[in-house]
Amino acid sequence: MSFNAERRWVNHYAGPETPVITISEQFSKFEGGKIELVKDNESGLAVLKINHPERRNALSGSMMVDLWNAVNTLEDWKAGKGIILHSVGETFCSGGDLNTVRQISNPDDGYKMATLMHNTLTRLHQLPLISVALIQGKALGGGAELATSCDFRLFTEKGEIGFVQGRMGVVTGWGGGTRLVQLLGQHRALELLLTSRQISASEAVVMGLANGITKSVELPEAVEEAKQWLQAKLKHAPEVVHALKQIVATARAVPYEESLQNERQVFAMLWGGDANKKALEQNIKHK
Ligand SMILES: CC[C@H](C(=O)O)C(=O)SCCNC(=O)CCNC(=O)[C@H](O)C(C)(C)COP(=O)(O)OP(=O)(O)OC[C@H]1O[C@@H](n2cnc3c(N)ncnc32)[C@H](O)[C@@H]1OP(=O)(O)O
Repeated sequence: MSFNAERRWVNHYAGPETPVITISEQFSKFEGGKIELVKDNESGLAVLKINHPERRNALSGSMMVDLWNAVNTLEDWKAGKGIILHSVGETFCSGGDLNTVRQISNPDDGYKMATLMHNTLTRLHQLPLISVALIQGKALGGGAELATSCDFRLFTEKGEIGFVQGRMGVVTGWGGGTRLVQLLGQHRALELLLTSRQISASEAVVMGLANGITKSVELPEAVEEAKQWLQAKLKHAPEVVHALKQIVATARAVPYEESLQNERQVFAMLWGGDANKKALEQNIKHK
């Protein structure tokens, strides 16, 4: 008898699949707030700003589409090396905009939102750019899931994160459950999901959900700190940064042998390349 736990007792949606482009057209009508993308070709850093303070930076439908469009743009940004995701005010992101949520409160539309956000956040997570989420306040529900779609998370002392979906009578809807298990392992992930408890910046560091705490509590200074923290990790040639992220993103998504095959193919294309030849000519001593 095949062990079929994942399908026992839990209902699974079996309705239609809708193209993401169609979903984006439908969700654009749920207006409110915006997500702004600014790219700096000189520094190679992009800033993604969540701007909906009157709703504690909750993501409306149109903001989900803003984010989808921003990722589409970033996928073509060859000069890019890093991304800083931050918001405005004292809350990082309070999740899905409940005004949008209440208008799509049915399985078909819920599956469409999940499809749009899974597509968007998976591609954000897999970009060949190094991404950092700056959590200056509460990251709740979808906001917590958004934070897991970046490579790193920096908190200010006031940063908190809470997977409150269970208290809302649902599970993670933006792919955060899968990424949380990859980040923390099944036990810590399950504990945070089951309790919906909000953890502080210091506990997030201990758990491995935060990669550091900024000295600054004020947002503008904390953003600058996050940029410097990220820039310090982007010293290699752009093609090397892109390749290193690609092999790590692949390794967390595919089986071992497939990941090794990818790594061999990426390695071979850099071996004897411009950056490699330049390093060999410099006779570098790694003291
Ligand atoms: C997959 C997505 C996932 C799901 O669908 O399950 C979700 O993310 S659902 C949303 C989960 N998030 C929440 O339930 C957060 C609810 N909000 C709060 O807990 C608080 O507002 C908080 C802690 C974020 C901020 O508290 P604070 O005291 O600073 O502010 P207020 O509560 O007075 O709120 C100010 C203003 O913002 C509106 N607001 C806050 N959160 C949302 C939201 N998620 N969607 C829409 N609007 C939100 C709140 O209603 C107030 O507006 P007002 O017109 O004054 O009532």
